[in-house]
Amino acid sequence: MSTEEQSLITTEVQTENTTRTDRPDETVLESRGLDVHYGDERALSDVSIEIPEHKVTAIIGPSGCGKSTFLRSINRMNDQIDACRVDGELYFHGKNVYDDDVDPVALRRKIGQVFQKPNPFPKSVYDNVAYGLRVQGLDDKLDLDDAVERALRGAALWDEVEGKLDSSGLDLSGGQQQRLCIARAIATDPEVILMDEPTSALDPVAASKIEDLIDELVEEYTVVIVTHNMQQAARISDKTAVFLTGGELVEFDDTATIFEDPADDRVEDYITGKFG
Ligand SMILES: Nc1ncnc2c1ncn2[C@@H]1O[C@H](COP(=O)(O)OP(=O)(O)OP(=O)(O)O)[C@@H](O)[C@H]1O
Repeated sequence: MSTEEQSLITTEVQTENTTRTDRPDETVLESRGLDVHYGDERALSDVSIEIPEHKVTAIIGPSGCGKSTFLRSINRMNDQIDACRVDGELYFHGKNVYDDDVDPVALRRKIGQVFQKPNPFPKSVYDNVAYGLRVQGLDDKLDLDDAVERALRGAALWDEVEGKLDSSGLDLSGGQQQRLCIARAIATDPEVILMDEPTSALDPVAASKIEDLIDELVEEYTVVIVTHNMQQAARISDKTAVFLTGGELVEFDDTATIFEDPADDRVEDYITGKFG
């Protein structure tokens, strides 16, 4: 490749990134004074944060600091844990998701989630993606075919599974299964995708594909990702929130600032590996 061609690609990539970074921050999710307890144990302490739309926000911090708890608070997955109590407010487009009139199932269609371990249903590739659409009432075969293809293309999986839509989702590789779960999440047209360590169970090549995919997904969705991998947070996120032990949100800022010039000494100590 000539130097001119290389610089063209570089310019394109930089332009894309600049566009994303320069996009004004429109808040899509906001927590105010969020406290979460499991029984008597406090897992999140007075967390206030504004998460911008169409950006990747990384949640980092040592084990047990409440990262997954925070993620589950956003789409009310914590409702399913009996011992869990949530106080404070969590707004999605200005509506408190803990208001009595919010249907958690409908909320989870708007705020999808992808987990650490790929968890396809024991069904065909097609049925994994079609599942949520059928639940929503879509039953026309052609419409379903279209929507399934769109979701699989959106998850960068279509080319690999086009000829085996009837095979079991469980027969795919780990990385493909995770992209199938992403396809399942985006099929119902969410606005936000929550990802809880989505690459930690994958080999480096499969993990890298998911990272590339996240970079594409954020054009259409907002991504909030919990990761233990600080290089990954630095590589893929626009904003980084650092939680520390006790469930305290210690600092939230542009990712470059968090990694290069954090305001809080504890964040610097954590990033440089002095603890955690
Ligand atoms: N289902 C639960 N029941 C009781 N306590 C829980 C439950 N889930 C989490 N906790 C507790 O809440 C605290 C925060 O846990 P959480 O899983 O949110 O942290 P985390 O930062 O995601 O941890 P890790 O990085 O190890 O996954 C921990 O002390 C944990 O033991």
